Amino acid sequence: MKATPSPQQLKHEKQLAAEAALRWVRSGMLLGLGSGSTAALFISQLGAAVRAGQYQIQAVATSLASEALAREAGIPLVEPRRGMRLDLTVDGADELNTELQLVKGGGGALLREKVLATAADYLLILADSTKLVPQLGRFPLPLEVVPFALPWILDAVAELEGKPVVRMSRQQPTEPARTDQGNLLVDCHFQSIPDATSLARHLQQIPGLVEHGLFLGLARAALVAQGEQVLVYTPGAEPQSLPGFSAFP
Ligand SMILES: O=C[C@H](O)[C@H](O)[C@H](O)COP(=O)(O)O
Repeated sequence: MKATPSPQQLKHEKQLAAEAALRWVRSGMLLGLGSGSTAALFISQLGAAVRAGQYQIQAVATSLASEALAREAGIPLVEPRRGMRLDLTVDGADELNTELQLVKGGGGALLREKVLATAADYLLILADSTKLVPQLGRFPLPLEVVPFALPWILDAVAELEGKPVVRMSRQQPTEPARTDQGNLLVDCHFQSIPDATSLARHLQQIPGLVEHGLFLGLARAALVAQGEQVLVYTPGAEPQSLPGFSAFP
């Protein structure tokens, strides 16, 4: 059995993936900035490169937390506007498979993440070696839900056989967690998701469910760090080592 990487090894892998992602960035790009610990490492490296004059870029962030990090890192931010297309969105994931189907939202930012993944011409995912799984579902699938609809959503998810758990706030454990939009989060324990497309279709039909954390057909590439190596996964293809990869945006 493969040994579980230590927290230091995981941080190192995230750092390697974040560093590698800079190869996708070009001056003049409008970028989407993801959320979570891996995306945060990318934001800080991108900020350093921007401050060093390496790139002139603008960005939109997928969460208030990432917006604050980007501002601190010196990355110029713009507001969403009509007709806006992003050249590249760089984000993390809670789970991914080799088809580049993703589970996202462990940090609660899935709604804005999906907006910026969809508004981007190229979604690049950064992951440490623990995120790549043969089948999605080990990580509970997050949902963002309108508070009024919560009881019915819990019933509907239970019918789909995904044990629903309302996420609680880390700061105030007796209160439910709130998203940047003021909505609630429900984590659905499916154990395994053999057909993500069908599950997504069912979830989309539940009223009051604002967004689910399945990201299907959105990622163009994923950088998965394993030890000292970074592999580039593209949907349905064999992984390539980074030095040989040439299909940048
Ligand atoms: O809502 C959070 C996002 O989907 C993150 O991208 C995801 O949880 C991965 O986060 P991390 O890089 O901290 O593992």
